[in-house]
Amino acid sequence: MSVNRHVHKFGGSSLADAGCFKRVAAIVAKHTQAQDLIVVSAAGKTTNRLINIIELAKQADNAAADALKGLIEFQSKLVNELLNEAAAKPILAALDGEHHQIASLLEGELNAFTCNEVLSFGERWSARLLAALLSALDCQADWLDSRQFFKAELSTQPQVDVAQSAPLLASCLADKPACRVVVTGFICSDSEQRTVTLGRNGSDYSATELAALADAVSTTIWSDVAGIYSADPRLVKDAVLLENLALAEAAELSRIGTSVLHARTLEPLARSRQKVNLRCSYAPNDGQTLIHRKGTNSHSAKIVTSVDNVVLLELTFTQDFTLNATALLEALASHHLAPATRHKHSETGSLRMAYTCELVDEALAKIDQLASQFHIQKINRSEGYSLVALVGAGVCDNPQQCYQFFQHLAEQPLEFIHSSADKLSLCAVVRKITLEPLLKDLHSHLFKQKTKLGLVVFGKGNIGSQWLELFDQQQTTLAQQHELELSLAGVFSSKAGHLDFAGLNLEQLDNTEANTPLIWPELFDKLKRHPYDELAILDITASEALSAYYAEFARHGFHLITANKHAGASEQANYTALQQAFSDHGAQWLSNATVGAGLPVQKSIQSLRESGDEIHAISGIFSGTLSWLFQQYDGTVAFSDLLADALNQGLTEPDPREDLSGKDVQRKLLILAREAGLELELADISLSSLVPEHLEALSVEQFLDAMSELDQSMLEAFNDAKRQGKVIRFLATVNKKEEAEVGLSAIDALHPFANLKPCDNVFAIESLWYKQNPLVIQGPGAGREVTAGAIQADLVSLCKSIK
Ligand SMILES: NC(=O)C1=CN([C@@H]2O[C@H](COP(=O)(O)OP(=O)(O)OC[C@H]3O[C@@H](n4cnc5c(N)ncnc54)[C@H](O)[C@@H]3O)[C@@H](O)[C@H]2O)C=CC1
Ligand SMILES: N[C@@H](CC=O)C(=O)O
Repeated sequence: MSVNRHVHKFGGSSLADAGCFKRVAAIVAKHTQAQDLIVVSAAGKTTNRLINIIELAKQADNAAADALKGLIEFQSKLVNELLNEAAAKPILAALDGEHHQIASLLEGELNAFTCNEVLSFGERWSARLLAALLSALDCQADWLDSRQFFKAELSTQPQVDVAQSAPLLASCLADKPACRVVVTGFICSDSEQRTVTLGRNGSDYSATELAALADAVSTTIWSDVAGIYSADPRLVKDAVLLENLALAEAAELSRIGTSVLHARTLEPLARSRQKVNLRCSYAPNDGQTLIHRKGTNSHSAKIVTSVDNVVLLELTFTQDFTLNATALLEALASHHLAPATRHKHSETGSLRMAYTCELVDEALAKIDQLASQFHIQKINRSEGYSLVALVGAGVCDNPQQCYQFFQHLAEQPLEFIHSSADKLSLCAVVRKITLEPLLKDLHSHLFKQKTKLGLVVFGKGNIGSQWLELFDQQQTTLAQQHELELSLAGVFSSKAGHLDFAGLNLEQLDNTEANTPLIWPELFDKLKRHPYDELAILDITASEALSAYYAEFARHGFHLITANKHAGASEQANYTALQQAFSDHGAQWLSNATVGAGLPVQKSIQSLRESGDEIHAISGIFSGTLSWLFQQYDGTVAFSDLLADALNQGLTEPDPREDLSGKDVQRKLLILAREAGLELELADISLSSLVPEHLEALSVEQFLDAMSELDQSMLEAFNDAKRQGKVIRFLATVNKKEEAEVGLSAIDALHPFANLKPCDNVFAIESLWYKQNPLVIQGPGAGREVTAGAIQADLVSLCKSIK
């Protein structure tokens, strides 16, 4: 009966100390089952320490004994930290015996086989200890020395003899039917039972080779990274983990010489059914890369990669350049010594080949051997190059990516660019440079992920509903124009709302029940778990209570777009602290709609001051409602009838007394004064209200019923002014001496402020530069459309700045 085994491989960095061993044991317990095979490397730096011990022994240096003692102590400490006394005892006794065994090997003749035998202890210690630890954790495991079945002859890169090794492995595993088996990586034996190591990059190779021999379904290579990224994440912070990569693409990446995956590791895949997973043992839940064998119809690069310390070999030939160069490249490939990339220059008859410094000496030795066969005249070796490559099926057919690559490389000290015959890569060799900026730039041009912006709206009243409609019409265009993913994530009324990070639309808002109560601070817990790169809150309420949460919004890095004037007109200390909080957390506080609706008043003041101007005074009519009322009021229609009209048109505040009392204008004046650089409080702005005291005490509904009580006083004010040839207007003014007032005034009928269109606001800004003749901004200052437009303008400016 065939067994669906899986192979898991843990490298030295995953087994660096007792904590790492425990983590690996937990992964094995969770992710494997009986009969799975666990391949291990030597713990931490054990192999390097053994190599050092061998070198010292070769030089007859007495330090070898101390170094060996230190290593045995390290291994004993691991055993003591991981196992209880009873389980540790036989292993410690074995370690003691092995200490003597290694010492006597070091005293004898140190040839390749004895050195390999010394090295083999690293993997054997790991396998034995991990098996004991797993068994102690009730995860029955045994260990297996791979020299019992992996057969290979000594060479620089030994290849496992599949025909000999497969039956040996089968019989070894037949002895261990019901447990996980921890197998040593990297080591094998030759026909005379001498120890051979699998050589450079042999560790991962031993895992995929074992999977091929055992007909395993998959090999998972656990290391200190989660898999293959779109670029080296240490250099490019925006690099993303690739969940899938076709085998051909992975093989190309490793062939080029990038360290993330070695070419040998993938060789056994060609003759087995296994898939390969790459995962991180330190963070198993951080994702993985699956290398699959399915074809890919992709037409773009997936990875931008680089190799440092590249060596160029330049060859000339005595005859038949094209023929001999091609044949030589084929011969090198058959010995696993193909260059990372190369360039045939027919005119000069030279072949330039780029090698990693790891491979170059071996390749050079082989080329020397083949020199006469392929009529090689001269070999020139030069160091100090780097390789930059795009890898992905069909990349060479992608005109945009090719163009970007050539453009970026043209600015570098470029030697040559070569596209691979199978169109899997585009490689450039440059004289050695600092690669990081180039890689970042290439990555961001080729793979830039769209920034995800989520919006949560508070207030679905008069202005909020209008803005939702506007957003619905513009959402797609806005997202496209600014290359963003833009989602409406939440819409709240005063008690509850809809919150869905997958995105909402108008239909859902209209046809489904609110799913989230508006309860603070609970709602923060939900909002702060948002999945977007950026979140913006849109406050389209008149709620002072909501404005009290602005500091929290800032603290969480949420941007704020607000039509609500309360925070802008709050106490100076609070206002300053809020500005600081938004700036400290890299978030924006945009409040274009709070004064003059869509008129660019704040922006103009900001721009003047940023350019060096100094604001001396601001005056005008700042209320759309009061402008509308007084521009039309001529005593023939009751004032309260006009007010009801303004209310219906959505010009007034939710409570129209905010307009009539001048408080709304007072807030606007304060917001502008602060924009102009003045430090004022609301109480510093003198205010004469149009609302008699007894009407202030009523509820909004009661006031709406009692509005006609305003009619007489308004008529009197109108007639008084008329008698003097004047008109009544509600004015606001502030100057740099911090004198500020808002209230009803009788002004000359020919005054510019007297002759506006109903609902127009006017802002006259006097400054150093606009001294004689003020800068005047005039236009509709209230209403659904212009105010929704003002909020949208803030959203556009946010989109521009974060994309
Ligand atoms: N009407 C206009 O032309 C302009 C209005 N504004 C400002 O726009 C804001 C909204 O005005 P309108 O839409 O006319 O008011 P509205 O009263 O029609 O709408 C506000 C909505 O907010 C909801 N709400 C109250 N507290 C809430 C909370 N804590 N969380 C969520 N929702 C809450 C209310 O239930 C209401 O539906 C006000 O601050 C106003 O000053 C600004 C410029 C011009
Ligand atoms: N009620 C306000 C609306 C804008 O802020 C006004 O009339 O100006």
